[in-house]
Amino acid sequence: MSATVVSAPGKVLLVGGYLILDPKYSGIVVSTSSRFYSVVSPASTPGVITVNSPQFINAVWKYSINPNGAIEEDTSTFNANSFVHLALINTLTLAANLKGPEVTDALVKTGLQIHILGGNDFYSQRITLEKRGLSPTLENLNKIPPFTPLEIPISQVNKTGLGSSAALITSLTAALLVHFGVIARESITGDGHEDSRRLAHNLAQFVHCLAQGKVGSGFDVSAAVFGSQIYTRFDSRVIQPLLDGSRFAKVEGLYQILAATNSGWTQKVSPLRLPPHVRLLLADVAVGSDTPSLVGNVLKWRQANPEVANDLWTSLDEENQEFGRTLKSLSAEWEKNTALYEQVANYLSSMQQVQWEANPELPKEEKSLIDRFVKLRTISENIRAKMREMGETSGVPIEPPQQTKLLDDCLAVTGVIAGGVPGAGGYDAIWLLVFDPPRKHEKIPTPAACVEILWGRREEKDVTPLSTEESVTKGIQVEELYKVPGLQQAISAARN
Ligand SMILES: Nc1ncnc2c1ncn2[C@@H]1O[C@H](COP(=O)(O)OP(=O)(O)OP(=O)(O)O)[C@@H](O)[C@H]1O
Ligand SMILES: C[C@@](O)(CCOP(=O)(O)O)CC(=O)O
Repeated sequence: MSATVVSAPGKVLLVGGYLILDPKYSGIVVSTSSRFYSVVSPASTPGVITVNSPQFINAVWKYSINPNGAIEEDTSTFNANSFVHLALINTLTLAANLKGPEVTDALVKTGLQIHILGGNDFYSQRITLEKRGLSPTLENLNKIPPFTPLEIPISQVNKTGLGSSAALITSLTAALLVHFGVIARESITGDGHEDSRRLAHNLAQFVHCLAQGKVGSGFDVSAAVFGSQIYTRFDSRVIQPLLDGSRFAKVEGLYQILAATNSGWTQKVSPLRLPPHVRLLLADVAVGSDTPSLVGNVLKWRQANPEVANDLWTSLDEENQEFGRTLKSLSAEWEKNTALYEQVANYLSSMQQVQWEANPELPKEEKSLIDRFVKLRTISENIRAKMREMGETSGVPIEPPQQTKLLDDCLAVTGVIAGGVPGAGGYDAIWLLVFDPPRKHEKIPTPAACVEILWGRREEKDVTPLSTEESVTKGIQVEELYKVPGLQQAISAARN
């Protein structure tokens, strides 16, 4: 049997932070071109599963499989990885539930070798660039080989907020489901296999909650499975019975709860793509934030001030929904009249937003398309203002003044459409939507290049771009090992 490779993308929550914790509201999440890859191969180590994350030091974990199917971590290896261990226990239990004893028999007979690799953007590459004497630019990031070793243990890595654990668990659980034939390879991507994807989602969602020790909204796992979307959360009561017992024990009744047909899974996923010629640009800002404490404090504030909070959330939600409708309407305009759309995208990409409406002579169709881009900008600014208001009234730095200044500077750059702080906000990242002009002139820098110039000139030297863009493929994918640039090499290097 050859290797099974399944990848899952990272995420950026553009709008809907905090609100999506409540199923009354929704959020817009974009999945990223940066992916996690899990490579599962049969081994010649009877009864042993070896998991290797070659980007990190001391990142080899060994598990033994008893003939009764129990999976125990070999504690003589380095630091335990509960995310990996819980993914193995629950996926293999589910596989044995559905496929019978052949799953455990195969593991006892031959064992399993698993490699886990995350795209460079999941981890801050600031130090890697410094070591190579390179400045933090998109061009230089592309010079770093894929899956570059970070030369530190995982516990010391600086993450960039793309949702490494959700992408890791989604790719690992789905790779094992495919490897053991619980879901067919073609059902990962093809249409008409919604039940397989839903099972993969429900399993990953549960394992991620178990591993993180908390139940968040789950937008990260949903984006990892289904791709960019408008997300409304699941009701956490569906997995509560699975969370009540001991974390590492084998769970009874796993399939009944995780089955695609279980109507207790109430999440809603409405697929969405960024409009054509609009590029997502992300920056990692040097100061980190502690998301759980931001969330805890905002929720405390909401509980203590229900009226103020609900009024603010209702009006914020209206803006968030309008943001989604405007994105969809722009894609529809491209479908309707691609030539006109591209002409407008070119025109606007060469000027600052304040000039977009300056020409009164433009034909009506052009004007109306420009108005939609202006609307996208206006709504995103309204959202920022309301997120700041929430931050000020709750005393939580959702868009702290340093981020406000950085975003305002970016939004004044030629061809920048919208921006904000992703997810829970804080000090550690910003997102921008910029025109990616259809016709590029060598001598005129693109909006992304202009933004980079601004970041490079900052005295604080605190901003590193991420090379990630929106994922062009939706959610989880079965991959061919040799077709993913650098994957085979990263695995071979780990073996040497
Ligand atoms: N390459 C990897 N190999 C194995 N385990 C990993 C890898 N990357 C991350 N992990 C697991 O994920 C854990 C980090 O999860 P955590 O929930 O703290 O991060 P996160 O919220 O997903 O971070 P971010 O959104 O910034 O990427 C690590 O402690 C480790 O167990
Ligand atoms: C605040 C919250 O809504 C978003 C957190 O997003 P992020 O991890 O900061 O990207 C929490 C959640 O949805 O689980």
